[in-house]
Amino acid sequence: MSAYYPIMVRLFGKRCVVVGGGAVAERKTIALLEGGADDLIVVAPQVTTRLEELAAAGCIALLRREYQDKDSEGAFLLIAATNDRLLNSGIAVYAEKRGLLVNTAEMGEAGSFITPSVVRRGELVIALTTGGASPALTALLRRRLAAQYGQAYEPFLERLHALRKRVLAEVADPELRAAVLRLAAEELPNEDDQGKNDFGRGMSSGQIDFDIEEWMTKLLRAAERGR
Ligand SMILES: C[C@@]1(CC(=O)O)c2cc3[nH]c(cc4nc(cc5[nH]c(cc(n2)[C@H]1CCC(=O)O)[C@@](C)(CC(=O)O)[C@@H]5CCC(=O)O)C(CC(=O)O)=C4CCC(=O)O)c(CCC(=O)O)c3CC(=O)O
Ligand SMILES: NC(=O)C1=CN([C@@H]2O[C@H](COP(=O)(O)OP(=O)(O)OC[C@H]3O[C@@H](n4cnc5c(N)ncnc54)[C@H](O)[C@@H]3O)[C@@H](O)[C@H]2O)C=CC1
Repeated sequence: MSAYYPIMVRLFGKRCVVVGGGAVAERKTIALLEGGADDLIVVAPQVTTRLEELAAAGCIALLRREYQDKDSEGAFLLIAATNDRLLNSGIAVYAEKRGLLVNTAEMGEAGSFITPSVVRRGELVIALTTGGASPALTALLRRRLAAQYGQAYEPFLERLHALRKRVLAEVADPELRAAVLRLAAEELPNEDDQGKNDFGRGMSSGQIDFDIEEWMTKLLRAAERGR
């Protein structure tokens, strides 16, 4: 069994290469785009319709041919997702030698990272893995988490972020600051709020500032009482 260390990687401005164009390569390409990849090359003789559409829309560069080692020159991250086992493991060896981050869609241990299942709600990102023990369970838990942490978390996070900026700028006492931010986080959206509670929708920026100001005042009072 391997141990894994989870990190959140910034991909903006970094070359990423996906080798393969089937269902698995498509899923990983979309996950890379959702993760901010803006310099993404997909190399495969055959690709899915969705990958063709992404190329037509300018989201990815498509090389419709067999992979060559030169395709990964200058890459930061590489994903080997072909149905050719030997090629996938060859790419992993090549990439590891050059210090590139590499994932193989089979034999996860052959690469330097594996891909988790992800639930995104704006700035909230929940990523999970079973380390290759049961990808089916990973996908099942992702569906459960998506239902549990609904759309309302996106505006909730925006509101928390706006509040935190103000609190960091205006509350000097570190203990009080932490207490206020902990209380704010406890105001979790409830199930009935799913889809509602849209932060700032229809509000002017002045109104949003006022809303955050009022919230901060209320939280400061509650935090002071709790001391
Ligand atoms: C090791 C890893 C390497 C990697 O790809 O990084 C890997 C490897 C393999 N997966 C296989 C099969 C399946 N994979 C899925 C689904 C996902 N697999 C993903 C990741 C990973 N898969 C990494 C481990 C992550 C972990 O364990 O948590 C997810 C999370 C993300 C993603 O794909 O990016 C995505 C869910 C996305 C979502 O829906 O949220 C399903 C379920 C389904 O399709 O519904 C099945 C069928 C059921 C089953 O087998 O359990 C096979 C056998 C292939 C064969 O039979 O030939 C191998 C090869 C092997 O095990 O050697
Ligand atoms: N990690 C995961 O979640 C899963 C992994 N797998 C593994 O991933 C592999 C790929 O699965 P699918 O996408 O369903 O396969 P697929 O058969 O639909 O697609 C294979 C792709 O590889 C491309 N390819 C083949 N030789 C190539 C070469 N020399 N250079 C560039 N591209 C080449 C083909 O053109 C095709 O686009 C499977 O063999 C399986 O072992 C399968 C299911 C889930």
